[in-house]
Amino acid sequence: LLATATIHAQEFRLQPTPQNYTVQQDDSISIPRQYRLMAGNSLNNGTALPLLRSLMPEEAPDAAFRIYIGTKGDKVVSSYRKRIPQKSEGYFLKIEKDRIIIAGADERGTYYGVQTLAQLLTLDKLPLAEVADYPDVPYRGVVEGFYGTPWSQEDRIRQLDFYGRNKMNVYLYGPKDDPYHSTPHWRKPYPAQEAERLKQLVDRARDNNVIFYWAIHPGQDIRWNEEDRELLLQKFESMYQLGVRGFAVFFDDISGEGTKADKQAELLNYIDNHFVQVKKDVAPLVMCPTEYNKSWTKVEGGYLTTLGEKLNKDIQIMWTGNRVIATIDRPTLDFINPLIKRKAYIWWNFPVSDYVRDHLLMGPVYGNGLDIEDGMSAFVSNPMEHAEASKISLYSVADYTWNMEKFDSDTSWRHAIKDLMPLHAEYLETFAAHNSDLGKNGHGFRREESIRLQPALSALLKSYLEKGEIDETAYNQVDEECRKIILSADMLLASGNENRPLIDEIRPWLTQFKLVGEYGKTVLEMMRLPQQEKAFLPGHAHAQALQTLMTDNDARYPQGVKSGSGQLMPTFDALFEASTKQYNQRFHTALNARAVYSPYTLESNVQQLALLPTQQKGKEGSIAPSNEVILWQAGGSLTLSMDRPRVLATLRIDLGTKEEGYTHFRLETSLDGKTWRNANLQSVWKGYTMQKADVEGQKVLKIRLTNTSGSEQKVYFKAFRLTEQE
Ligand SMILES: CCCCCN1[C@H](CO)[C@@H](O)[C@@H](O)[C@@H]1CC(=O)NC
Repeated sequence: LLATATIHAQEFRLQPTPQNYTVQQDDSISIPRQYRLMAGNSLNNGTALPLLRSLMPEEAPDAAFRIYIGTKGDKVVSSYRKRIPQKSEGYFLKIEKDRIIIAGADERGTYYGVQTLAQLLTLDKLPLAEVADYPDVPYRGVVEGFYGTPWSQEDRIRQLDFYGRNKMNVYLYGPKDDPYHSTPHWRKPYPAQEAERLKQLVDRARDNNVIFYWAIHPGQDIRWNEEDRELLLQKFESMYQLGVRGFAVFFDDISGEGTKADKQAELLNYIDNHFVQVKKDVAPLVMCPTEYNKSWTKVEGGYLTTLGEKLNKDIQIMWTGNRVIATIDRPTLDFINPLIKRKAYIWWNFPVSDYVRDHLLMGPVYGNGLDIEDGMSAFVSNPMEHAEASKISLYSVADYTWNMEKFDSDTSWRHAIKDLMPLHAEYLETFAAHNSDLGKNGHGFRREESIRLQPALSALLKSYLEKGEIDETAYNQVDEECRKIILSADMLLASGNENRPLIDEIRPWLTQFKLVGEYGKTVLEMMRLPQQEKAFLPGHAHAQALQTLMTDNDARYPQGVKSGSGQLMPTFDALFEASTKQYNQRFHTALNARAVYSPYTLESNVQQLALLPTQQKGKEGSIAPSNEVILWQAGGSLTLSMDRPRVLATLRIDLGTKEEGYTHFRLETSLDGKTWRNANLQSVWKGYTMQKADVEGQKVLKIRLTNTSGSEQKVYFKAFRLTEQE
């Protein structure tokens, strides 16, 4: 334990990085066992004092050591008034030989001063430190806004404690798949049990000085009338009764009537004037526009300018950047802020992975501008459905938004990992380094992966492919990393209670990660043996067995489980194929030389569909769904091609539209890619949007879906699934 404490002291950093932090290097004090508390009255119903008491339990009126804690204006800290930063949520913290002073610009600032003290108390001696600190971005935190399994109650409790420790002050509750947040039950109050759980969360948020925003997502079926307006306000009132003091209205990912800017503005101003302003203790209203990113905006259409002109000035408008998934820079803000006539409330779609659910996004937070803190009113992250795993990114988002200039992506990432699993940090770092890229996806958003190993991987592959030689240095580096991968996977799987919730979330990916390490080792051995007629075979067979194990994913993860997909797997697959081809040429054999095999390829001139990956599992084939509204241009088509003619059993398509929507499309099949025949669609269930095609028993080489309506169609791409006959 002493060793760990020493390492901790050496690598210690305050999180998030303070604006000003000085330490008297040559001096420190032992942590006082008792102290006399001098507290300002302003803190009585706040959460700074309870936190302080939880950290330093021994209050004694006659103790020599004193703690002065208060907010600007409190007498107990009046002599430090000038030291308090004149910034919202700012604080001054000073540790002297016989006292500690914590003076906040406001209650939350004082609370943050105590959070900083909490971190200093993890050292075995208290440094004589002075901190004058405040946040760059006013609102910092998380929007639980993803598709998929909403976080559990325990997930959220742990998240809120994490936000308190990391000085995040916003949590927006908006899980797309909560039926009481969105269609169909947004008009109804929560059932008693759910209401009670939400109340618990609101209370926990308060303990952590986090503003709990409850968001409503009414746009898919809202009617612009008095009845729905009143129902919405009643729902907000019921949430207010639960203790909610922050409200949001999301109009994202909808189509139809609900997308009208002037109607949205009218409703939001009404809510602002008749609810938010009336209540007086409610945070400024937040709204998410339908056009929430530049690629979906038609400026001349006037949607954003209408909101900018009509919305009350204190209503915040969210923005995801130049695309749905994008990093935020100065040009991004220079585009949006003038249009909406206020600073954008950034909704950052990272590390959300609901469109690449087979991947974990464990890499560093990078790519956002470091000079843009004055251009945004907020920066909130939309995370993964894996709450604990998202904390690597969220730790860095907290760091980035608190002190933007001093943000260092890699340092923050390494400390985020240490914060999550201090005793297994090196293993978690190995895992995280190789599980950061998203793979091909509809948004074209990618991340770096296996950064440190990339030179060795490409050197090894290049020399082998071009000269059939082995670059020994690179070989040894890759071999050593495979050993670390296998070790890390086992150490994390066996890490017991250090962070069980995290391991429970990522277990399928850890198992997959170990297979990737073993596959790498096996392929490296194969590289040495393509001239050995006998010795090559067991390795080749083992590699194929590992390939099978890596694709036969856990049934609970129908979307699959990918690990090391950015750099490791493409390299290992290429080395597998090259060594097997070498062997086949040498011994005139026909060993299988294809590592990853998919019989289906997708082509499309509909930009948002072109990049969607295809999947095959046994007799099932599919095109990955997309969460977004697809702008399907007139005449645009999508073609799924087989590697050879195959006999179909079923084909199901779901464009998120009812029957009449499908009349705009034509579905055809072809056996030669030249002559096509129509396949008509019919509803699978009355009133639902899933359709089935009558292709039973048809032998096809290609399937094509075309927008024949003569005009652009807005649809969802929710399913495109086929099964082949046995
Ligand atoms: C891709 C378009 C629809 C979804 C876009 N993003 C996320 C990424 O998938 C998803 O979590 C969804 O909630 C969110 C919508 C959004 O970005 N609103 C501002």
